[in-house]
Amino acid sequence: MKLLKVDEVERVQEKIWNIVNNWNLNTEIINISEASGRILAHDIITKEDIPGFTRSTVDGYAVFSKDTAAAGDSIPVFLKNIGVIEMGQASDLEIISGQCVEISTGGMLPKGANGVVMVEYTENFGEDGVAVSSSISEGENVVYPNEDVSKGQLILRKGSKLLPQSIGVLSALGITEIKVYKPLSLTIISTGDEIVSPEKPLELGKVRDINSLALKALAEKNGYSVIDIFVLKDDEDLLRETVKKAMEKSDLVAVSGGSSQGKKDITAKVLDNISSPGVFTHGMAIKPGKPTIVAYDENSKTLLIGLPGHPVSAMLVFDILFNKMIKKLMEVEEELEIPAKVTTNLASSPGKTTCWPVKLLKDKGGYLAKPIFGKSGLITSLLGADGYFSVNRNHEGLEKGDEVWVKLF
Ligand SMILES: Nc1nc2c(c(=O)[nH]1)N[C@H]1C(S)=C(S)[C@@H](COP(=O)(O)OP(=O)(O)OC[C@H]3O[C@@H](n4cnc5c(N)ncnc54)[C@H](O)[C@@H]3O)O[C@H]1N2
Ligand code: MOO
Repeated sequence: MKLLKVDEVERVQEKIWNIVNNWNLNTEIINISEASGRILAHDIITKEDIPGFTRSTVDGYAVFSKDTAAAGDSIPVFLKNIGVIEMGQASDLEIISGQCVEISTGGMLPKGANGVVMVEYTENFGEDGVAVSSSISEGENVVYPNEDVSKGQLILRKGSKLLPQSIGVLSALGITEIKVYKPLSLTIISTGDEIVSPEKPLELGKVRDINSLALKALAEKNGYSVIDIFVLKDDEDLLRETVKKAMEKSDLVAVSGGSSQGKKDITAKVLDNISSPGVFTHGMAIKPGKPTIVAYDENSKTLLIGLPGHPVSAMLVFDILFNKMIKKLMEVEEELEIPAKVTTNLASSPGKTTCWPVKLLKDKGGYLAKPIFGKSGLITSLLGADGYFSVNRNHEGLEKGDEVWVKLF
């Protein structure tokens, strides 16, 4: 019997990188109102200072701060109010020592003023008098021009994922059109005589297709666009024709199931037949996920992937190989991983990277990582998991309380 000759995970990642690192990613110009979650394809350098003028951060009176030095609850300082700053307008008002101007939050400070006393610490007195009962220091309750953003500053780096706050900053800068990467196109094909689409009736012996939509959701979160999904019987000709067609319009074609050694496990053969140079990995030193297949077709520039049928394995393998790859390609920073202490001793599989799906539990000031011991074929293993951590193939195993870094799904 033929045994799979396994590649180490890093070796598979390297082989994939050697292929894709000279792919030219397509970009498009879009409006920031549609940019949430997209990846920037250029640096954003500011062309102006923000806020651009000295601005009050409170409602109150703009003053010359030294005038308030002696102010207190029992003995206030008296200032003369010489006017009001209208919101959104540059004012000609200028104060000298002994004077103040009424101002709202966000208003532009008048000349001569260098701080704002909050209205709570003032009282109107006579026709234009203001009694100030608290002292302020220079610059108190104001934001200076360019204190927020200065002209020429690198504000967002190429490869940044556009978060709600990035969209806010771009709005503040008046940058409404930006260049982002177009997603890579992915076709997902789930195979198996027992697999039926989730919307179809389920007969005994069959299972509903989990992988197509779970992989779609995972891939689309990471920069792919899933352009087609197929659910196929274990039929070599059908698989060959479907993959061939998909290769014409996809950057990646992922086939789930049929990747192992059973009689009906035809994925490796099909992928190898229709691509050139063909399959370069069949078997990866990882648990779960060993029956992973990767092939390349130079003509259509398509990566062909055979994922293990078990849903947890399919998701882990896709994440470790292809989400990592696209992030590197788009120069996206690695996502934060959460440090957590394992709740139990864990044995590793010598020579294999071992991945543990875990549930994160809050603990005093940190997190506990509770491994999900369900077999990789159980769907509840998916539901219970917040993410996973991996243990290097040379590691002997973990003891309860050891720290691990959990990558969230
Ligand atoms: N003799 C050996 N048998 C197996 C080995 C091995 O090395 N030697 N590896 C095991 C491991 S590990 C895995 S993982 C599976 C992978 O096998 P395949 O990729 O060929 O997947 P299938 O046999 O088609 O399916 C496995 C399992 O997952 C279910 N499945 C498949 N696709 C879906 C889907 N889209 N949605 C939901 N569930 C799916 C399928 O019904 C099977 O139960 O092989 C082991 N065997
Ligand atoms: O590799 Mo299988 O994917 O261990 O469950």
